Amino acid sequence: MDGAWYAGWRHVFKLDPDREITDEALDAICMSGTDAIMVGGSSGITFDNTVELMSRIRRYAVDCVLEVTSLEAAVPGFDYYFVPLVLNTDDAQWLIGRQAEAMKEFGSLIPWDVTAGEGYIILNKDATAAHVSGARTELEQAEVIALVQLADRLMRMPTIYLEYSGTFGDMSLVRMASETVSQARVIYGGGIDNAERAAEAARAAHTVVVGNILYSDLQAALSTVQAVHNTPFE
Ligand SMILES: CC(C)=CCC/C(C)=C/CC/C(C)=C/CC/C(C)=C/CC/C(C)=C/CC/C(C)=C/CC/C(C)=C/COP(=O)(O)OP(=O)(O)O
Ligand SMILES: O=P(O)(O)OC[C@@H](O)CO
Ligand SMILES: [Mg+2]
Repeated sequence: MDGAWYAGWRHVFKLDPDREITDEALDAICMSGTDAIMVGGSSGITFDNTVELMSRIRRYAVDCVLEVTSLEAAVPGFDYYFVPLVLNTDDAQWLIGRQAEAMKEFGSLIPWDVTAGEGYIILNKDATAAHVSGARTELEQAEVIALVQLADRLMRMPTIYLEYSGTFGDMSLVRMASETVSQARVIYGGGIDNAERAAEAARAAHTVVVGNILYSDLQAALSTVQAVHNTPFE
């Protein structure tokens, strides 16, 4: 979506409130030139650990978005909010049920001008998010593209997140998804642990998310920022 707050984001770092990060590492991440920091995780997310991480990131000018995955951890004070809806689960609570409960609770408080949905398609069977949401990860390419079309054309989802958390995904499929959409932004995340993979993902997706490697090889993680920014989306 042209002009939307997330429309210019090419590179995003994802930080997990449930994991430790030193001040030095956080400084390097926030000053890296990334387009935004996303705060989120699949488990162990609480109001307290989310507020704590937010206030540490808040010392920097970088854009900061909360990916809201639980009612308890919907923390005010972020620049932006993403709300995930899992498209490839048969368990409707992860598609719409929990979000509806949260709407009942927060409806009047939700800052809609800075809130957007994410149509999640989880494709790594070992990802925590796949276990949590009961995602059907063993999909044919055609089934994934059908979901992408449904989300983009019928549901008019602003973003579609191809989630391979923990493993590097099928870039031909990601590219196909990006070519298929008419208005949604395709976000790719999973297994990016060096500049080469980051560049490959940047050629295939509109937005590239880098997460786990921040906690095991910070220098490799930082190298992905330039790699993405120097690579045009094809
Ligand atoms: C003023 C105020 C209160 C502000 C907040 C306003 C606001 C925007 C409220 C939100 C309202 C709302 C509708 C909330 C919905 C809440 C909710 C329960 C949503 C469901 C989320 C969901 C579908 C979760 C399933 C799991 C999932 C898709 C997680 C996504 C994140 C993810 C994959 C993180 C990576 O996890 P990680 O732990 O790193 O995983 P690995 O182990 O694989 O690495
Ligand atoms: O942690 P990694 O594997 O980099 O994946 C990033 C992000 O898509 C996780 O939600
Ligand atoms: Mg993770």
